[in-house]
This record gives sequence, C-alpha cells and structure tokens, in this order.
Amino acid sequence: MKTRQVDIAIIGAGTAGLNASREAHRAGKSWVIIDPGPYGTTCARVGCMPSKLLIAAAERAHTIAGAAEFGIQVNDWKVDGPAVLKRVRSERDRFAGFVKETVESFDPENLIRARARFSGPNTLIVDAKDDTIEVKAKAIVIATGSSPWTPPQLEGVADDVLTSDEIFEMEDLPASMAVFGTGIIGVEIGQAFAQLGVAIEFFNPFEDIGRFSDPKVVAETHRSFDEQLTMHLKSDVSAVEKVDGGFRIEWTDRDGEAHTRTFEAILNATGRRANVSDLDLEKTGIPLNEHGLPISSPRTLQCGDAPIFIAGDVSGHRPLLHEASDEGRIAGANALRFPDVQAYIRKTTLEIAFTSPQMAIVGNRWADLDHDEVVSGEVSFANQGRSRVMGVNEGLVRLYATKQDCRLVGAEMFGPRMEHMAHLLAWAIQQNTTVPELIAMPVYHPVFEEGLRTGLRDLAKSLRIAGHCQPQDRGEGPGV
Ligand SMILES: Cc1cc2nc3c(=O)[nH]c(=O)nc-3n(C[C@H](O)[C@H](O)[C@H](O)COP(=O)(O)OP(=O)(O)OC[C@H]3O[C@@H](n4cnc5c(N)ncnc54)[C@H](O)[C@@H]3O)c2cc1C
Ligand SMILES: NC(=O)c1ccc[n+]([C@@H]2O[C@H](COP(=O)([O-])OP(=O)(O)OC[C@H]3O[C@@H](n4cnc5c(N)ncnc54)[C@H](O)[C@@H]3O)[C@@H](O)[C@H]2O)c1
Repeated sequence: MKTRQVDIAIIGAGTAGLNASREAHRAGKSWVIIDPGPYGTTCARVGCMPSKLLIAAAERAHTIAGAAEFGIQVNDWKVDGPAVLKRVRSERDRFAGFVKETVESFDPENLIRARARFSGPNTLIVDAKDDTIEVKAKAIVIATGSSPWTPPQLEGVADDVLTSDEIFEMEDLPASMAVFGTGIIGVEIGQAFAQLGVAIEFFNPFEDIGRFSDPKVVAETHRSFDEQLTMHLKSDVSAVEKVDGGFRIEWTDRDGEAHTRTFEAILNATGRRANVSDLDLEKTGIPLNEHGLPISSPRTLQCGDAPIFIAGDVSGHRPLLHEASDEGRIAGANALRFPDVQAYIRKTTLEIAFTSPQMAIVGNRWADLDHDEVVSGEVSFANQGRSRVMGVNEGLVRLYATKQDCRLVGAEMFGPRMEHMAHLLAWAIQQNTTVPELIAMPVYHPVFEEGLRTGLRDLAKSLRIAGHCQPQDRGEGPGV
C-alpha cells in the first residue's frame, strides 16, 4: 500500500469539492481530490442544466399550444421527441464538458480516480486502479453529493424505473409516464414532459407540491396544478409490475377508490439521500444523527471538533447549486485554517423551481416564522396587468415582515417570472431593507414587478395596523 501525505484531501469532484480544491490551490497548499467519476458535476451532467434545457423546449411547445389565445393559428406542428432530447444532451454535454476538461487537466498529484473511505479522522483508504493508497491529510472535506432514493413501492422494478440520472438519456419521449413524487424534480421534469405531449400522471402518498408551507400559497399551487396536470395526491400505490409495453400500476385514490393503469415509463422523483454509505464514517469518531449522517454547523461546516468538514448536498443544509459552491469554499477555507475555524455568515436563502407558474421561496418560509413577531401581505397575479397582457395571469405571492422594525424577512412566491422577483427580494432581505424603503424603489410600467409593489403595499398596510414600527421605519411620504 502506498502512502500520500497532503494538507487537504477532498472526497468528491462535484461543485462543492471543486470549490474546496480552489481554496487549497489559492493558498498554495498541497491537496488531492478523490473521485471515481463520471466527472462534470451532478448539476451540469444530470441535474440543473439538462432539466432546464428540457424545460426550455417544453416552454416553446407550451407557447405554440397556447398561441390561439392571441389570435395566432399554428397548424401542423409537432414535437420531435428525439430532436428535443438530442438538443438537451448536446447542450448538456457542452456545459458538463467544460468541468470535465478542468478536472481531467489536474496535475496527477491532485486527482485520484477512485472511491475513498475513512480509516481514521485524518486518513483515507483509496482503492485506486493499480494499488491501494493511504492518504494522510491535516484536514478532510467530504463533498460526495446525493443520489436518488428508491421507495418501497418501486423496489421490485428499480432497475427499469428512470430517475433524473437516466431520464435525459432516453432516445425518444414516451407516450405516457407515471411520476412518483411531486417535489421539485418531479414537478419540473413531469410538467415539462406533459407540455411536450407526454401523458403524465403524478403519484404521491403525501400532499405536498414543491416546498411551499404558507397555506394560501399551497392552496393556489394545488388549484393551478390540479387544473393543468393529473395529480394523484394522498394516493396509495399497492402494486407496480413490469408488463408488455411498460408498467402496470395499481392504486387507491384519496377517496378509497381502486384504479389500475399502464404507463410506458416511470420516473422516480421521491427524493435524494446523502452519499455516505460507503465512507466508513464510524471510523472518524464524528457525531452522526439518527440516519447516520454527520452533524455539522452550517456556518463552519465542521463535523464536531474533528479535522473533517462537509459541503454540498451531502451536508443536508441547503441542497442547491449555489449553496454547494459556497459550502465548498467555506469547508475548503476552514479545512486550511483548522483548528482555528471561522463561522461564516450564510447568504439569504433563495430557492426557485422552474415550473409554470414558477415557484420561489426567499428568506424565511411561512412555516419557519414566529407568527407573533411578523405580519404578512399578499398579491394575487390573477389580474395583474402585465401578466394578463402575456396570458400568464395566475399565482399568489405572500410576503412577511417583522412588526418590530418593518424589515422584509421572507416570501413564498407562486406566479409568472418569479425567478427574477425572487432575486430582488433576496437581495433586499440580505441588505436588511425595510418595507417602506422597498416601496420607494422605482418600478416601471407595465411590468410584473408592479404586482410585487402591490404586495409590498399590502404588507405595509398590515405593518401600520400592527402599529409597532417606528415612524422613520414607516418612511411615509411621496410614492410610499
Ligand atoms: C434533476 C436535478 C435538477 C436540479 N436543478 C437544480 C437547479 O435548477 N438549481 C439548483 O440550484 N440546484 C439544482 N439541483 C441541485 C444541484 O444539482 C445540487 O445541489 C448540486 O449539484 C450538488 O453538488 P455537490 O457538489 O454537493 O454534489 P455532486 O456534484 O453530485 O458531486 C459529488 C461527487 O462526489 C463523488 N463521490 C460520491 N461518493 C464518493 C466516494 N465515496 N469517493 C469519492 N467520490 C465520491 C461523486 O462521484 C460526485 O462526483 C438539481 C438536482 C437535480 C438532481
Ligand atoms: N430548481 C431547483 O433549484 C431544483 C430542481 C431540482 C432539484 N433541486 C434540488 O434537488 C432536491 C431533491 O429534489 P426531489 O424532488 O428529488 O426531492 P424532494 O424531497 O423535494 O421531493 C420528494 C417528493 O417525493 C414525495 N415522496 C416521498 N415518498 C414517496 C413515495 N413513496 N411515493 C411517491 N412520492 C413520494 C415527497 O412527498 C416529495 O413530494 C431538492 O430539494 C432541491 O434542493 C432543485
């Protein structure tokens, strides 16, 4: 067995791991990143990018399908499934290719193409192609990401069911598909397939759609998705069987009625689990929770007081791309500083689902608020001017502010172009902006953001009624 000694060893060459390696590289320290591949990152290879490419095609189809509303007749159009999926893959390969090239151009000293497991808090065992290597490191960063999970109902057919890892490799669109799970992956991909003409039906024993928690936003999301998609929420799937031409699914709906239907394909989108099972974490002595996952501080990313840091999806803090980048940098920087670890201030949370209408959560969710301390305001997009002009007028935005100092602290947003408005609000929350300060900002006409201003005015009204804000916080004056 060979032995290597480095300042930092990083397990996983995804977004988080690569960002950690950049910190070590910049500091001029010795480092090694260990990953068996495939390289290119989950986001670019099988996640963010191919799903957004698919959604881009679906949006084109959806626009054409709805053109008659604007007096435009489009005849003889069709979705060319193989061409749609070919573009998804070729653009995806371009994005993932840049990352792959970067990793493959690393100095051989910095990259080991194999899996790693712990043999102690400072040592890893790596079964490389030619030899087993013991890597001794002053500090170690775990950045192993997450993988799709298989629920009991799909265990018998798991090898034939698609997950987001396989779905973009399909040569053609199926005629029909059952989607298990109505989380972000399920609704983004399922709705896109539906807009491309696939007969999609969703199954979920629970009732959630996406991540909203505000009862009013939840109700509006259910109304919209029930109208455009076939959702079997609170359904009980009793059998899934492989048959000629696909899968036969038996289920009981929420009213207790039994159904059977055959689908050409199944997408399993029932959630993802941290990749820790083959890491031999018990040899590290770090604290683990009841699921065997490392307990870490979101601000230092340190696991207990060990020289071990954790970043990206595997940390379980915020499983999103920009958070994986940030966590990689924090974990990398703290691994270099160990034992003098620094607590970093995390950015305002921002989550966006690229559905139609879009879903976004900014800052605190409704469920995380202290309702004695905050008031809410809202705006419906059902009749919002620009949304009506564009024929995308539906949705509800709920905004939350503190009674004490009139500061915006969160929003749950369902409606058109929310990806942009969510950024405005996230930046405002991070800057500690008060609601009157936000209302005093310029807004053009006619734009979607006028809806946001209406919601902020409603929030200001609630603040005035609550009556705790100081006069200077209220900033009453022209334009407010
Ligand atoms: C379908 C889909 C759509 C998404 N869309 C979005 C989106 O639009 N916006 C957004 O912000 N986020 C999105 N995400 C989430 C985003 O992709 C992830 O948060 C992000 O990619 C996580 O990066 P990571 O570095 O933690 O993991 P990864 O990029 O998965 O990297 C982990 C690496 O660890 C390696 N590894 C695992 N175990 C070991 C081991 N034992 N030894 C060595 N190496 C190991 C793996 O090979 C892998 O290369 C999406 C995810 C999916 C699945
Ligand atoms: N636009 C984005 O930023 C984006 C897009 C895709 C994914 N992501 C990230 O990926 C993460 C994982 O997404 P996800 O959708 O896989 O997970 P999720 O946890 O958000 O959703 C899982 C869904 O499966 C349902 N479910 C659980 N058990 C089930 C069962 N037995 N049968 C049917 N349904 C079942 C849950 O109720 C839920 O609706 C997200 O949390 C998000 O961070 C982000």
